[in-house]
Amino acid sequence: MYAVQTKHRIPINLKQLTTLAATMTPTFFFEGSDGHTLRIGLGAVSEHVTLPHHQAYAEARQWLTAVKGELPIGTDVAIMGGFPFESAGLRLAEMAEASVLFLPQLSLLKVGPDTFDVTAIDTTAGAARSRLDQFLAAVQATVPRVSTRAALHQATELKVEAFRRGVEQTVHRLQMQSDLKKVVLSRRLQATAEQAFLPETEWLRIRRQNPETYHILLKSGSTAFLSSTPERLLKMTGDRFETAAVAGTTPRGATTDQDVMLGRTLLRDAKNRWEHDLVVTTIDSILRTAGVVATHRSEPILMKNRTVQHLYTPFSGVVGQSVDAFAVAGALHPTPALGGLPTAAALTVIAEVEQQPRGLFGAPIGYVSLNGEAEFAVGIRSAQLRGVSATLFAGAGIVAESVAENEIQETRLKFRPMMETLFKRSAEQGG
Ligand SMILES: C=C(O[C@H]1C=CC=C(C(=O)O)[C@@H]1O)C(=O)O
Repeated sequence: MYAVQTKHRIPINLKQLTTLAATMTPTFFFEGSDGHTLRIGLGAVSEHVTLPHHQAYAEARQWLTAVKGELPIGTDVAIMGGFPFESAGLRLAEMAEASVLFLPQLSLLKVGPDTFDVTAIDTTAGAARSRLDQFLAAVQATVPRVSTRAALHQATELKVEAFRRGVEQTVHRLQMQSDLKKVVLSRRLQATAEQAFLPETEWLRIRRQNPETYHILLKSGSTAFLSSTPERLLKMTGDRFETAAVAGTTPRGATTDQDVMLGRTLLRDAKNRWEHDLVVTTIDSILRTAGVVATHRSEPILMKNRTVQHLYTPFSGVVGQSVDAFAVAGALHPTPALGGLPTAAALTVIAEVEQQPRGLFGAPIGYVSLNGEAEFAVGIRSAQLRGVSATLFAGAGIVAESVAENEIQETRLKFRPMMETLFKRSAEQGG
């Protein structure tokens, strides 16, 4: 059995906290786009590797049940982390990085502006109390790191021509195979900094730079996955359920008028509407099968991010007590915003074209609390950080009408916010 100690409504400075967290692993930072939800986990009491197979979600549920059995009844903490994008057809040795869920030694739940309920878990009540007290004293004593963006050493968009060929071949298949409707293909950008990244500091920066998105960091060992995703996979609070279709993209305009014009054109564009509607109808049918009663608007609206705007259809509804967040996440992932349609056929094309597992890119990342609250986002607009190296990911939905050059431009725009977070602008690099 574990023992648990909580202190309520503790003011904590996030700069001090992130500086201290840089010395700990694993760490997890998850902030919702509403600005209210912020959960942080530091250190692991128990860790579960999420494997790339179909039982991954059922295994995670079993692990959570076992964890719950080791905690005093009524403990309100969450397990946190991610699942790999792939759920089949991958040997463990092929995984880029192991994906993990963990029960944190220290859990922080935001309850007000810079104010948290802080919970420590350890083997005895005395150990949990001293873990909590020592941590709070250490945060107070921490001198916040002065954060400067790294200078860019070099950046290369990887295999651009292979991506172009992949899109062209996929368009051909989509035109010839009437059962294949959509495939989401992705590519990578490899960048190196003049100094090693501090993932927690980068997390602070994505918050400042992209307030309208999620802000997520999952650091495990020497690698960290950072995501400023606009895409929710699911949120369950009490009996309330939310998800969203985010698919169909155009750039932001240079002026307000141009921005509005581009948005209006996107809303009317047949190719993007088709791309989007496939996601909406698929989510709708998965939710029905999973026993979630959810409704959505009949027409998409616009979601505006830093460099792109998307077609966006939020879903909301209710879930019964018996509906399990892992089961719904596993059923929804990958939606045709990240996989394609039909899912299995699209995943086969993705594996053939991309030739490399996606790992946490496009994967479910989030938390499930012991009292049943849960939230998973989709790990896009993201980068894997290791030392001085950053691998950025960007994908785009391919349908029969897609043009390869446009998809290259769209993915380039999707890299940009993360590049601007991680690196000084060239003008700033001067000296
Ligand atoms: C796969 C990505 O975006 C997805 C989410 C929104 C719009 C998309 C699109 O328009 O293609 C993609 O489906 C990504 O940003 O890497």
